[in-house]
Amino acid sequence: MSFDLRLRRRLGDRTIALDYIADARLIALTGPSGVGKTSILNMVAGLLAPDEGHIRIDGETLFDSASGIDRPAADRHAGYLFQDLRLFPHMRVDRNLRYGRRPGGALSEEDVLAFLGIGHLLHRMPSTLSGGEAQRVAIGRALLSAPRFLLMDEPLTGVDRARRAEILHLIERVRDELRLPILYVTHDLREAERLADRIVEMPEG
Ligand SMILES: Nc1ncnc2c1ncn2[C@@H]1O[C@H](COP(=O)(O)OP(=O)(O)OP(=O)(O)O)[C@@H](O)[C@H]1O
Repeated sequence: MSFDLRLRRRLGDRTIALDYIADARLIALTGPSGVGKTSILNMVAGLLAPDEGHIRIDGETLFDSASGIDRPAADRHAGYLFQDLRLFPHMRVDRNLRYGRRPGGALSEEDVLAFLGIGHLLHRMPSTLSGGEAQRVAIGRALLSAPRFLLMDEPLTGVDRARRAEILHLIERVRDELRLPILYVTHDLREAERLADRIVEMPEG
């Protein structure tokens, strides 16, 4: 699994930049608040246009300013776990999971429910879920979108200490058993050291 990311984008009075090539299952992006970690994920997902650079994951070019390639977000097949989860509050868990579902993924809905242990939550509304349960549902929604790679933005935010180990273990299983390349944002170095093959400290721009 390979990542080749060379990105530059001016945002307000900052320049957000990353230049990194690695063979890795999971790359952790770390750095202080405001350095541009989420913006990098948004660029890889196709939600924010870089000013210049390229994005290649597993040899596939998603963006390349030099050759005019800019695949639309829907065509990049990212499974994006947003920092604020973005579960739809008016939909039960089962409808949240089905939102954005695509055929062709490695996992069936039954597989995902069993893998994440969320089968008993299907009829609950998001407001009734604990932080850890909501996180597992959001991971499930990302997995059901038949992703080619995963973007995870601070997935342990809002998860209490007791459930952190559980979610960390699940992310390790996603990394090892599903073998999807993962770009993972965290400001917690211990979390990065536990999960990542490579850790990238984002420079202040
Ligand atoms: N649309 C925008 N216009 C101007 N500046 C922006 C815009 N979006 C983000 N920024 C700025 O760009 C910088 C990077 O933001 P980003 O959310 O990517 O940082 P981050 O490293 O993920 O931060 P955190 O760890 O706090 O989530 C911040 O200084 C932010 O204020």
